[in-house]
Amino acid sequence: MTDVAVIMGSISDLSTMQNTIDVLKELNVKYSVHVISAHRMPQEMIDFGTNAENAGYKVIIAGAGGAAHLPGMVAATTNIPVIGVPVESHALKGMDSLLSIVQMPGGVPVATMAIGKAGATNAALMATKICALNNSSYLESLKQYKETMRNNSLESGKQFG
Ligand SMILES: Nc1c(C(=O)O)ncn1[C@@H]1O[C@H](COP(=O)(O)O)[C@@H](O)[C@H]1O
Repeated sequence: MTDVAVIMGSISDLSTMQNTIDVLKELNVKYSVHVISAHRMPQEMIDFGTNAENAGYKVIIAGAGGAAHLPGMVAATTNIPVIGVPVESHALKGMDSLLSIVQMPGGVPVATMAIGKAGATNAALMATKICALNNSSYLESLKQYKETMRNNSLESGKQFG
């Protein structure tokens, strides 16, 4: 059983979504990765969303760029929380992705992260925080992550005396 499903609209999103995967790995979260497109494979997208609960996922992280309908459309098919990652597009620098994901109609929420790699990182942390509500080892991983981040920040300033 995996707790977090990471989905992306295209394999070209992987350079962004790899940040999500890396953090989930670092936190020892059970995850799986899938390429699913609402536009290019609508039936598979609906099947994935409607089966997500049975598959045991607690959270879905969905990354997409441009006309980024994937997070919202998956959210429409499931009650599992969906975290959206706006992938930075070439044409509009991810503003298109951000607005497509964040401007959901009332009734169908998608928790939208920042554009690009920071958003992908935060999606993994947010998903882990949700799972950690019922998982003490994930909570421990999150505490460790915070401590490491703090130490790295402290260390980085030391060169200035
Ligand atoms: N936004 C979506 C969806 C969707 O929302 O269903 N499917 C693919 N895409 C996006 O199209 C961009 C270009 O994809 P290609 O590089 O494959 O042409 C990607 O950022 C992907 O997320």
